[in-house]
Amino acid sequence: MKELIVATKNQGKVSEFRQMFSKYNISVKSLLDIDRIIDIEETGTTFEANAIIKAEAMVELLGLPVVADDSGLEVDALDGEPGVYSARYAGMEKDDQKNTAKLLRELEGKTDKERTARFVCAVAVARPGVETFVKRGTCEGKIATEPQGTNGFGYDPVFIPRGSTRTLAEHSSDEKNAISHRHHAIEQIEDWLKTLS
Ligand SMILES: O=c1[nH]c(=O)c2ncn([C@@H]3O[C@H](COP(=O)(O)OP(=O)(O)OP(=O)(O)O)[C@@H](O)[C@H]3O)c2[nH]1
Ligand SMILES: [Mg+2]
Repeated sequence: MKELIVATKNQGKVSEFRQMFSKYNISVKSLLDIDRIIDIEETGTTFEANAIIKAEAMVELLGLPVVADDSGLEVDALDGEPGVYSARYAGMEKDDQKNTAKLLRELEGKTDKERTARFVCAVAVARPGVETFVKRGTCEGKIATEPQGTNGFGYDPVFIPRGSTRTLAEHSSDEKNAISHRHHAIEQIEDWLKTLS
């Protein structure tokens, strides 16, 4: 089994990467397992830019190949917000419940048709001395009127993927990992993942 570093401190992302990389025979080490933890400032204005910043910062520190994920929710009625600020939507403490509550408040009174949204995930692959590449995956859906379900993380309890009547938090992890923005991004780095195992 080959080990790969995923530059994230988000336990929800770590679990999903673990599950999705296992089919390539790759085990995941995250920033939660590394002592030399640094705070990487996400100064980019796009998911791609932030994914590259996180991946390259860790390559610099460790001298090993690194994958990073920058993701978030784009809500059409809010002109694409919270977007790259999804984790910090209700404040710097990055509180999933507060973020979700703020989102529902902002959409109060909006009809079903006005609640369309998508999850976006940019996955960057960075290596010492080689040019970084980045791929994007999306998952279309709409925002529910109240939170439902306990699986997943972040905005999952209020996101209903297109074609479903349940929120992502009411999907099993296998179901989510078959349709998610993260799955669609990882799918696009599959050729590179296969070269590792
Ligand atoms: O319901 C959700 N299901 C998902 O599948 C998902 N993916 C991302 N998100 C939200 O978008 C922020 C990303 O921000 P983000 O990419 O900066 O990550 P983060 O700050 O949590 O960790 P790190 O990877 O930067 O260490 C996260 O905090 C979440 O609020 C999701 N919400
Ligand atoms: Mg972050």
